[in-house]
Amino acid sequence: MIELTDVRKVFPARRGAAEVVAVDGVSLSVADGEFAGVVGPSGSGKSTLARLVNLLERPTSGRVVVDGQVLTDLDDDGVRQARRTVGMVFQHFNLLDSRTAAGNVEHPLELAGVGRSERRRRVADLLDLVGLGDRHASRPAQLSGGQKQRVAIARALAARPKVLLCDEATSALDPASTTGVLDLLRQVRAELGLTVLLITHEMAVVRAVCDSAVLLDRGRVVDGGPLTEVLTRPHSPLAAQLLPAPAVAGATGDLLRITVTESAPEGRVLRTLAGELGLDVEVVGGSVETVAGHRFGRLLLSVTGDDGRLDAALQRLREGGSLVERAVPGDEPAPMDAHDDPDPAAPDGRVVPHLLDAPEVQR
Ligand SMILES: Nc1ncnc2c1ncn2[C@@H]1O[C@H](COP(=O)(O)OP(=O)(O)OP(=O)(O)O)[C@@H](O)[C@H]1O
Repeated sequence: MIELTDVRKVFPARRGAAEVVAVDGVSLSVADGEFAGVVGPSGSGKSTLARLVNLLERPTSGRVVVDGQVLTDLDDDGVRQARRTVGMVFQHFNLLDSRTAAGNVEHPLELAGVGRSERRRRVADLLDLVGLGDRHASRPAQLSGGQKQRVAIARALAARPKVLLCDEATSALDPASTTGVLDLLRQVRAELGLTVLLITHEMAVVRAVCDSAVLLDRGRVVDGGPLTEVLTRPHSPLAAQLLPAPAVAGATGDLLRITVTESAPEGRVLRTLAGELGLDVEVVGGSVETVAGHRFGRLLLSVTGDDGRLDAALQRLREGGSLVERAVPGDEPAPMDAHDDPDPAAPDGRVVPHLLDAPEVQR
């Protein structure tokens, strides 16, 4: 279990640059065994948040509880001990080049004072678990990116943590290795009962493995929850990132944006519009995906019929449990990393992305 309460991290002013409020009053709760994602644009505070969970960074204020232990109440020695309950996996693996795969996995066990024969046994089990039972003697330079990340995951699991933090763990990998590493993370979560907090800018990763997610913007949580709830929440900025609405530009006719769910599938929507109401319907764009084990989608439909029939259609679909709205050009939220205008208020010309400036999510 991870519980953050009103956590703030302010990096002090340095060399003429103003102080940076990297995390600004975040409260967050991740249950035992949950796979939670943290998403947000570059600079929104995701990595800092991960480092606050295992106190690699001490919060400026607020409370951090992991596995029932209040980490923010501990002194530095206590934190070093408690950090063993939290494994961490990084984007660039951070393996020791001079050591073999087995030597890398063994390293944290040596530091923890585990005896030699016990170390050897655990290393063998861990390398088997991550599918590298035949690569004990390989050095990082002899391994692919996906294999290096498997070694890093085995190393993170060596001290038998309760919580695994993954900071962009698949961002340096090709699609096939990404799928393999995500499958492995899901497998170890299930087999070891881990709680996983996964920092990523890749929505496909969240869709593939997470039960829940929060969206950070400028150090604050602006949206979040179980994905099955988020995706059916009207005007959710996180849902807009997870399943972007199809673009309206160039489409003609009256446009409807439909959120497809298992209880309101696209087949029923189309039957209602075309079959029951006799409207001309064309699918302009969209996609249907499996998210958190459930089927969700966003479709943009062009519907032709007089205004009265369109209003009747909207009402009928809503009565049937569909999330549906009229779509107009320009109402799609910007994709997450598309902000490239430097913020005029940023003291050092940094790019500060403003998700909330997207029209659909203006509050
Ligand atoms: N050690 C530090 N000292 C000063 N400022 C920092 C430090 N670490 C992070 N920051 C600043 O805190 C803000 C949040 O950074 P952070 O790396 O947590 O964001 P992020 O969402 O992980 O970004 P990215 O996706 O680009 O990795 C940024 O403005 C960053 O410049």
